[in-house]
Amino acid sequence: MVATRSQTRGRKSHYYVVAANLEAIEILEEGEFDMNNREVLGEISDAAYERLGVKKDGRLKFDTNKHIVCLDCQAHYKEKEGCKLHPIYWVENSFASQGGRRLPYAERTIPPEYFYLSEDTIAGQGIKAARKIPVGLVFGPYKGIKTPTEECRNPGYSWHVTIKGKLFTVDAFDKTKGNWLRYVNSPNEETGGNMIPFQYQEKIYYKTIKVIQKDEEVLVWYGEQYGKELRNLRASRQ
Ligand SMILES: C[S@@+](CC[C@H](N)C(=O)[O-])C[C@H]1O[C@@H](n2cnc3c(N)ncnc32)[C@H](O)[C@@H]1O
Repeated sequence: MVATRSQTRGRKSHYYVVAANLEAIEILEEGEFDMNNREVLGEISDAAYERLGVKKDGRLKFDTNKHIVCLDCQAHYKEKEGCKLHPIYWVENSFASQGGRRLPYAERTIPPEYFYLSEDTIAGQGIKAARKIPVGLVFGPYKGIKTPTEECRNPGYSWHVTIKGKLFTVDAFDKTKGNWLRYVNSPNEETGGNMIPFQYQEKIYYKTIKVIQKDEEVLVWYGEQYGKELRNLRASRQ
C-alpha cells in the first residue's frame, strides 16, 4: 500500500498514512493534517489512493488470496490497501544483521522500532511494544516450515493456511526457521487480544485491533480449540 521511495521516484506523493494521536490510522492529503497531533507512518501514491475502499459486491465470494476483510464495515475489499474508512498499513518484516549469529533468526526478525522480546509475560517468552502502536497496522507474514496439517508436530506454534484449497500448517517452533511472530502469546480470553490473525495470499498476518501501549504485551487469540486447552489447563491447576 505504501509506496516506497523507489516507486515514487520522480513524482510527488500526495497522500500519507497518518496516526491521529497515535490511536487509529487514516489516509489524508498533505495539508489536511496538523503535524502536532499526528504521526506520519508512510506515503501512498495517488494510484494506490484511487484504488482504496471500493466495497465489493456483497455476492462476491470471499477469497483469502484476493480480498481483505474490514471487520468495522463487515465487508471485503479487493485491493491489498483495504477499506478507505478503516485503512491498514503494512509493516514489512525486518531482519537485523547486527546482533550477529548469537541471536536466533526468529529474534533478529523483530522490528525493533515497534517491538522487543520479553520474559516478563503471560507465558514464557513473549513480545512487548517498544512504543504506542495504533489500530490498523499489519505485521508479518508469519514464517515457518510449511507442513501438511496431519503431520504438524507443534500446534502451539503453527497456523493453518489454505493453499489452492488445501489445508497446511506453518510451523514456527524452530527458531532458525520461524520468525518473531512465533513469540506472540495468546490472551487467556478471546476478548483479551490486541491483534488478530488473518490470511492473505497464502500467508498469515497479524493486525492491531486495539491501541497497544508502550511496554504492553502483544496478544493474539489462537482460536477456539486453543482456548479450550487453556481453560482445561487452568481447571487442572485449581
Ligand atoms: C506461539 S508460542 C508463544 C511463545 C512462547 N511463550 C515461548 O516462550 O516460546 C505458543 C506457546 O506459548 C504458550 N502460551 C501462549 N499463550 C499462553 C497462555 N495464555 N497461557 C499459557 N501458555 C501460553 C503455550 O505453550 C503455547 O504453545
